[in-house]
Amino acid sequence: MAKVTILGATGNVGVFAAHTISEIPYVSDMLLVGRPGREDFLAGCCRDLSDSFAARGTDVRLSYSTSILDAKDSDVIICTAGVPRRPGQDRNDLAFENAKIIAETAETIGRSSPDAILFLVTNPVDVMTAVALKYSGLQPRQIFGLGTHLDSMRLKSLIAHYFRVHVSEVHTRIIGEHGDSMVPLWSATTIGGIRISNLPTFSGLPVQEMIETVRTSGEAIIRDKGSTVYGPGEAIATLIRTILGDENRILTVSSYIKSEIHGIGDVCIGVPARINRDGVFPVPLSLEESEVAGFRESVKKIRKVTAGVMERLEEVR
Ligand SMILES: NC(=O)c1ccc[n+]([C@@H]2O[C@H](COP(=O)([O-])OP(=O)(O)OC[C@H]3O[C@@H](n4cnc5c(N)ncnc54)[C@H](O)[C@@H]3O)[C@@H](O)[C@H]2O)c1
Ligand SMILES: O=C(O)C[C@H](O)C(=O)O
Repeated sequence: MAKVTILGATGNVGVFAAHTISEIPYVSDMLLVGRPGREDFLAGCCRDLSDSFAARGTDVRLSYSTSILDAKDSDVIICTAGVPRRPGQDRNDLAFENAKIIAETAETIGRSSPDAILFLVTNPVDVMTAVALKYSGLQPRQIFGLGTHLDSMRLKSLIAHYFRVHVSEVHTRIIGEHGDSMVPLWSATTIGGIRISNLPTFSGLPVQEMIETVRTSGEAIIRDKGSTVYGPGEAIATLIRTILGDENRILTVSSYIKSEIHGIGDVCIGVPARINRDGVFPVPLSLEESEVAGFRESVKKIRKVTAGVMERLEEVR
């Protein structure tokens, strides 16, 4: 049985993630961490969630705190703390403000929870994963970000809808930045186990339109309802279940790669990774030429934003 801690638990994503994670059978303890001054809200969340546990028959010990130090002994620590973007903003506009939060948080976790797996949700998530890796001192396998998993799910849903098949029949991946330079892997997309390009109807697929829909999905949801909650909350739960269940699923998350993809590496970015109780292990793979070119561009962009943020962090810390 496992202890899971959520940092930023008073936020939209954090509180819904608490609900989805509580359904995972391996979770015995859940700690909600918020900022000082938010004790009443945290207590209210615990009471409300406990009612849902009673109604559902869930047996999870729930507690709250305003200190990250109480995350000690956690198997997984999820970080949703930080500012979200407002309509009209790019995720990268949040980079420095959130990097300051993540650097401090990661330093504390590195000292107080050296065996935990740290899971970043805060945006821009690829850059935050790199910041957390540097400032926590944890091993690369212990740190990952939600990356392009949610984007991959969004594309999966569009493909399933287009072909009128159940989503479980569709396997697809988007790699690279959780942002504008993301790269869809059509070469790794199958329906009912059949490579999508082998289906005669593939030629009519509105590929560019679909990718544009995925690219702008977060922005559109934020414009319409203020924040993305249910998609990220369920995606977070899938990852927690994969880790705690030692499932060895291959999911597309932001992870540190050395040179696993066509020799490209030394960056934290969305790649397929095998995930289990020990953490996250990027899978070496070869791609089609256009996909490699797109991935290179995405890596170049993330490296630039990451380097800029690291430099500014050095100045203020
Ligand atoms: N990677 C993804 O796919 C994905 C999906 C959804 C949201 N996000 C990101 O997750 C983050 C949270 O989103 P949200 O909608 O829950 O936002 P929110 O504003 O509802 O919640 C933010 C949380 O962060 C905390 N916080 C803010 N500033 C802090 C600070 N200085 N120190 C400690 N805690 C602080 C708040 O108290 C709150 O608990 C954002 O960065 C958002 O962009 C990422
Ligand atoms: O788009 C955002 O800012 C939130 C998140 O990254 C998302 O894709 O839902």
